Amino acid sequence: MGNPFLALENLTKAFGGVVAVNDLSFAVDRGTVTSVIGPNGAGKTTMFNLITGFAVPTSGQVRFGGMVISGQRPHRIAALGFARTFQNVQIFPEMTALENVMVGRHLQSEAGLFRSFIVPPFFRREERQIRADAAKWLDFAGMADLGDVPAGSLPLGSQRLLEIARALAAEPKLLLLDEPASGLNARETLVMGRMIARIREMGITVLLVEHDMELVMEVSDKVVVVNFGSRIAYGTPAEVQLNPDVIAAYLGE
Ligand SMILES: Nc1ncnc2c1ncn2[C@@H]1O[C@H](COP(=O)(O)OP(=O)(O)OP(=O)(O)O)[C@@H](O)[C@H]1O
Repeated sequence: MGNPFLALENLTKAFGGVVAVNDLSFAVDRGTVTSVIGPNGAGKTTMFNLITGFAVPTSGQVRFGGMVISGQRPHRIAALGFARTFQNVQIFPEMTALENVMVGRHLQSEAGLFRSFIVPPFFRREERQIRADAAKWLDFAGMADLGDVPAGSLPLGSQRLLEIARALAAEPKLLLLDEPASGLNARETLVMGRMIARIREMGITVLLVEHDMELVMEVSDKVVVVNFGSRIAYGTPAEVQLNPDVIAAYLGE
């Protein structure tokens, strides 16, 4: 069998009396898209924070390739090849689209983010390489002609694609997307779905939290349904849609 790519094992997080994540277990296979759905307040953001080191579990653990990673600092977990986007887009609005992606590239380059501010001559070659790589990811996001545009002036749909391009520039093994279609119109959501499918085709594993059911059912290999922090269903999109507990708790009236 071997170790699963990513595994949540009896993961629990309580804030005082509120159990945001309750004994949650599931595994994510390499190269797949796994989506987590559930009503508002179901504990999805807390789960992301537990996986990425922004929160420490009350009990249980997260394993990556068999190694327990929960409780480690966010930068240590990021260094394992985890990249994430946020519910509220976090880009640098004054910087151009290309520069935003270059930041993601710098995060895993030799020069590093701090040294990128000084840029001595011997780093300039690397700088050119970083710019070329960033342009490639911008192109992947379908934004090749928007490189010089200040990121803050782009429509929300493009800002979200840009944030994903920046995450991809760090060449992650696991990409965590927190509600990437939130606030997008139907056309932008379609573009987002295609982008996620192409990321999967590249072999990058995706963990997606998303409310847009159509998008989830289209792009996911597996769907985990949570309610009040607990897993109530797990399976293929078709299996989950037919699950009576899911219909009652989430999809029903
Ligand atoms: N830092 C915190 N302190 C206290 N309670 C918290 C904290 N973070 C989350 N909670 C509570 O934990 C529960 C789960 O919250 P969480 O944000 O993880 O849910 P969610 O599924 O991401 O919801 P949404 O889709 O609305 O973002 C909620 O009841 C929330 O109020």
